[in-house]
Amino acid sequence: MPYFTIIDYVIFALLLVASMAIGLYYAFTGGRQSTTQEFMYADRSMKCLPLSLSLMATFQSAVAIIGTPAEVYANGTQYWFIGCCYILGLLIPAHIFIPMFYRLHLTSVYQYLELRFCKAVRICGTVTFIFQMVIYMGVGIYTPALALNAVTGFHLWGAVLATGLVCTLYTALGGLKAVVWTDVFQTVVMFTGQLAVIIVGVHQAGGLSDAWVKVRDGGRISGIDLNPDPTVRHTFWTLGVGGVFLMLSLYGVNQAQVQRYLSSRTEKEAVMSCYMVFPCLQVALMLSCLMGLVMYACYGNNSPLEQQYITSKDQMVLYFVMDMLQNFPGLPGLFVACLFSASLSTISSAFNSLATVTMVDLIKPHYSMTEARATLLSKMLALSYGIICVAMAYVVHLMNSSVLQAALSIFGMVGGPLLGLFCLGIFFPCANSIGAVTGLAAGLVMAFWVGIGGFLSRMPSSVQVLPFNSTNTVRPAGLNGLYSLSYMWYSALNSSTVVLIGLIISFMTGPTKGDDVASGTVYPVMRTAQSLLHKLVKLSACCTSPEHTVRWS
Ligand SMILES: CC(C)(CO)[C@@H](O)C(=O)NCCC(=O)O
Ligand code: NA
Repeated sequence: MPYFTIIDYVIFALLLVASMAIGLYYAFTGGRQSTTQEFMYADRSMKCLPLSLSLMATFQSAVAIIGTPAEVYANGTQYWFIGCCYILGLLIPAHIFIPMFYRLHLTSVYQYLELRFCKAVRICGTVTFIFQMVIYMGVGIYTPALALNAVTGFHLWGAVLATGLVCTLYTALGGLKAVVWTDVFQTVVMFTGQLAVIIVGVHQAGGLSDAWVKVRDGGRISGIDLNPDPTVRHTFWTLGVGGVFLMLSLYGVNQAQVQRYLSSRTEKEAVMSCYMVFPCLQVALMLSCLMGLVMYACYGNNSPLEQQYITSKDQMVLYFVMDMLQNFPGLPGLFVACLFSASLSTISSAFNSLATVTMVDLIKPHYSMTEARATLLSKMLALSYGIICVAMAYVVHLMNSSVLQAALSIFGMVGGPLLGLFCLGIFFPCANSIGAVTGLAAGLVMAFWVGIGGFLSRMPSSVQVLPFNSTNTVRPAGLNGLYSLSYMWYSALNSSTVVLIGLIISFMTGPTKGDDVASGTVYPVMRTAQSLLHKLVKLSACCTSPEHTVRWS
C-alpha cells in the first residue's frame, strides 16, 4: 500500500490551519460578525471576483475531482460536453433570476415564494432545500475521506471529523465573508493540485505526444454523440440540454448561490460574478477531464481496478496519484489537500446557507428576538448543521454508489422540483398557491419514483432477470423505459412535472388574476420577447438600409 510521508501530512495540516485562520480573521475584523446582515450576507458588500470563485467552488467538491476523471477514464471525453450547458445555464440566471431576486431585496430566496404565493409555499420550498443540502453535504464530506482511507489507510472517521470540525468552526465564527474567502483560497489549492498531478502524469506517460497517441488509440477521445435516445447516459442532448436544467437549479434558484448574488455590492456586480463563473467552471471541467485522460495514458486498459489494487472506480484517482507521485514527496499531500479543499468549500457553503434559511425562513417569522440573539442563534445553527453533516456521512457510508452520479441525481431529484416551483411562479402569472404546493409534491413523487426505480432496476440482482445478450439490443419498454431515463434528464423531467401539474391545478381551482400578483415577482416574457424582436428588426433595418437608400434614391 502506498504511504504518506511527513511532508504530506504537514501540507494537509496547513490547509486546515490556513482555512481556520481565515475564519478567525473575519471573526475579529469588520463588524466582528455581530449582526445577521454580516454573518449571512457579508454586509452586502462583496466584489465579483471572490464571489465568482466561490460560486464555482460551492458545487465543485471532491465528487467532481474524483468522479469526473474516473468517468473519462472509463468512457472517454463525452462527459466534457457538459461544458456546453454552462452557456444557457449561466446566461438565464444572470438575466432573469438575479435581477429579479436582487431588486426584491430578499433575505432568502424562499422569501420570493411567499411574496409570489403564500407562506406555506415558502416553508415547503425551505424544507425541500434543507433536505437536498443535508444529503449532498453528507456525500461531499464522505467522498474524500473514503478515497483517502481506501488508498493510504488514513483513518476514515478521523478525516471526516477533522474536516467537519474545522469547517464548522470557521463557518460559525467567520460567517459568509470567511466562507467566500476560504473558497477563494481553496480554489487555488484545488487547481494547483490538479495541475501538478496532470503535469507529472504526462511526464510519466512519456510526454505530451506519447500521451496523446495512447488516449487516441485507446478510443478515449469522443466525438459529439447526437443520439436522441434519452436513456443513453451521456450524449450531447442529455449533457448539453438536460444539463441546462441542472445548472438552473444550482446557479439560478439554490439558496447557497442566490445568497452570494445578494451579498454583492451592486446588481451589476452580481450579474458579472455569474458571467465570470463560466471561465472558472470551464477550467475546472478541463482539469478534471484531462486528469482522466492522463490516467488512461499511464495505465491504458490495465486499470488498477481490474488488477484488484482497488475496489471501486472512485478510488482510482487517488491510487493513480499515490502510484505515480511516490518519488515526489509533498505532491501526494498537495493532491489530498486539493481533494479536501474541494469538499471544504462545498460543505462550508452548505452550513452557512442552511443556517441562513433555518433562521430567516423557519425561526424568525415566528419568534421575535434581538439582533444579537438572532446572530448567536445563527452561529449555533451553523454548528448544529456541522454535526448533522458528520451524521449524514455515516448514512452515505451505508449506501454504495458512484459518487458523481449520486450527487448529480440528488441535484436532479430534489433540486429539479424546486426549480420547477420557482419557474411556475416566475413565468406563469396565473399559477396559484394550491397549484404550487400540489405541483411541488407531484414533482417530488415523480423524482423519487423514477430515481429510486432506476436505481433498483440497475441493481445487479435485476440484471440477471433479463435474458442474456438482450440488454444491449432490446430497448426497455413501459415502466422500465422510464426507469432507464438518463439521470442527466432528472432536473428537466421533475421541474416540468411541477410546472405542468401546478398549472393544471391552478386552472381547476381558479387561476390568479394579473392584478393580484405582487409587483416584481413575475418575469414579463411577452414584453421582453417583443422588445427583443423590435431591436432585431431595427438592427436588420440599420444593416440593410444604407445600400437601399443609395440604390433607390
Ligand atoms: C455541478 C457541475 C455539473 C458543474 O459543472 C459539476 O461541478 C459537477 O459535476 N459537480 C459534481 C458534484 C460535486 O462536485 O459535488
Ligand atoms: Na467545493
